[in-house]
Amino acid sequence: MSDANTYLIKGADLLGAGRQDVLVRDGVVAEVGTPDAQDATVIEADGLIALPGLVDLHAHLREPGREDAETIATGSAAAAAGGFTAVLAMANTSPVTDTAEAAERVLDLGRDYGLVDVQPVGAVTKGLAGEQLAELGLMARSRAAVRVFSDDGRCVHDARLMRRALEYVKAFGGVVSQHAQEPRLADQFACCHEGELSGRLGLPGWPGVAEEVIVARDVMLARHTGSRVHVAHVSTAGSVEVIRWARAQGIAVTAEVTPHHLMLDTSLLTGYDLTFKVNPPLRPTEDITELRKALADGTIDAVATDHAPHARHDKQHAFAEAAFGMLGLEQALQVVNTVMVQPGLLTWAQVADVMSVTPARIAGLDGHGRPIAVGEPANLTLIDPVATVTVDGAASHSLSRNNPWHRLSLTGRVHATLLRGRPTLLNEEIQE
Ligand SMILES: NC(=O)N[C@@H](CC(=O)O)C(=O)O
Ligand SMILES: [Zn+2]
Ligand SMILES: [Zn+2]
Repeated sequence: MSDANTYLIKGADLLGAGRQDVLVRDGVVAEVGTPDAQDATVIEADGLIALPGLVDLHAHLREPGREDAETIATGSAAAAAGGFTAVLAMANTSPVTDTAEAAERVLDLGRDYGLVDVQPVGAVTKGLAGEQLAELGLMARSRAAVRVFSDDGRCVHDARLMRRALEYVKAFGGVVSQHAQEPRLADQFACCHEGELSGRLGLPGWPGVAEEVIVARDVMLARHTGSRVHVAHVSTAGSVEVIRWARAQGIAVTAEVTPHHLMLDTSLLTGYDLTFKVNPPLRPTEDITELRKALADGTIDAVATDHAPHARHDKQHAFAEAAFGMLGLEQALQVVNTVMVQPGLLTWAQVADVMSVTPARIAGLDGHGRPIAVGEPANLTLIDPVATVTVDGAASHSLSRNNPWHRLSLTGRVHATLLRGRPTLLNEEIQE
């Protein structure tokens, strides 16, 4: 008889510790080595790498308000399929997550589905309107214990408001995640990296400097307030330069890069395919090269998906009017493997850092991003690092189909995900 709460993961590569068997019982890692467990359900992990469960600092799950694009249930399934055990759900829902009650509702919906820990991000300003601070303290003290605040989708462009938000969150160890886009330099219609291509395609340009001036301002505000700022979806070499300088000064800045900004370049807009319309826009290859280097040398701390599902009818517009954003949860680890690990830019231990350990630390998430060691919560991901996969966007768990990797060939396959000892994905199947 096998006990439903006991799993024996056989022969996984535990990175530093080499190939080991891992016994998981009652939600925690009970033994590592050669445990003997007759009652366990065996998970064969020969040739697979075990990583701590992935943590996504930046996803749009669309519930409440846009359940036609994604729900917390479908987004959770996409997350588990991608190897994630925790996801931060952005606040730009309808209504906006700008109160304690709204944050608790998101948390509870995540718990109801139970496939991934859904941790709400709180809005910085009421209704994302950029005018008055939201209930930051109440959200922090709520059951949801919100620590990450963001108006993502919009930039907190008022410097005085940004300063006050940083001062406020400092009191409880919070962080402001900034969507860096100076609206006077890149307005709501800006949608293509400003350059020769935007001119040729006749699309409104989104120059890198619109991101960089906000990053520069915000690191100075972080220095002035002694508070923490996090830069969402860094997309340019210039932003990397600023962050590198700021870190060298000891300023408390962290940064994330998305899988798409690590792999896809601005030339994909040539066919006006709306799947590739995203904020900030896809950049030239020179920027991509610098982003990869910055992730490898630690200047960029984390990979975050910015999973941004959109219903078909929101993408079917003239280019300048269509919605910004693309999917990311299901392919993130494969993309990082393909563009960072396989070319030798990152080791798997570093992948564990940038996709689990560090994001959990930035978000203040207990129980995630922990080593696979006895007594730790059994949050882990098993990946086949060498399998070659042709992505089929139609097979996605997401409700939306704006998958930029559709038909592309990527290396690696997520085999299983365990959340507190329970498989949420096994043999590539979601375990409801
Ligand atoms: N990234 C995007 O292009 N879109 C995001 C908002 C955002 O991350 O800025 C969305 O909510 O759709
Ligand atoms: Zn954003
Ligand atoms: Zn976003």
